Amino acid sequence: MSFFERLKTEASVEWRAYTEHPFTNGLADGSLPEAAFRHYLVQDYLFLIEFARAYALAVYKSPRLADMREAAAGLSAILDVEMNLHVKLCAEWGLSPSDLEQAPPAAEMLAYTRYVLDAGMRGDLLALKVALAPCVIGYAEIATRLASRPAADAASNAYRVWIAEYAGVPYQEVAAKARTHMEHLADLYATPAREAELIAIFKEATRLEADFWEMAWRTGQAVA
Ligand SMILES: Cc1ncc(CO)c(N)n1
Ligand SMILES: Cc1ncsc1CCO
Repeated sequence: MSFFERLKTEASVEWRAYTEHPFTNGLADGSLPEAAFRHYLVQDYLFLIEFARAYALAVYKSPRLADMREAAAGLSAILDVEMNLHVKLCAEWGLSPSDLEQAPPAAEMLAYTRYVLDAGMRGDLLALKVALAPCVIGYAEIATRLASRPAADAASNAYRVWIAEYAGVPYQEVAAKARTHMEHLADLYATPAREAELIAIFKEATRLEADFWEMAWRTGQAVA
């Protein structure tokens, strides 16, 4: 079993709660209230700013030049590609990039990003990559599942652009590379003595991802 498969197996309860959260199914069939999606997307913009910081920390924590290049590519994928989706979708609601940047940060966004940054500051590059894994690899898995649903790309589904972005080849390739790189780091640095620590980091980051969906999902329930 690969390192990532072991992490997922150990965190299977948290992984399911995250990857099969009702919010994701609401994206797949278009039934998610718009207020929930909007709250999610604004907070996700703030999330990505902090995640870019975490990738910058990964540059600093890189033992080798190859690790540094991988982290720099992740940083660029966030700043130069992924955030454009948020800017484009939020523009349809009349929100500018500076409106987004000034949005009040939600506790769940802060909890998750502070946790990842702290895991990276305390730990080595592998610990940081394990904390980042639920995000990048998880979204690739979620979007692939959603894209296989019949309503996912229906013209009537307002969320088809979001699904297509994360299920699309460029994002899937970024996620596949992140996974391969983490496996390589695990071969080098994941001793049996460290396994429990790494599993705990993965579980906590996965739990905080589910909390992020839950935060936005609650917004949708409140107005529905
Ligand atoms: C909360 C969250 N997790 C993962 C991703 C994937 O990039 C994202 N954009 N936002
Ligand atoms: C594009 C992207 N989104 C979240 S993390 C990341 C870079 C993964 O290497």
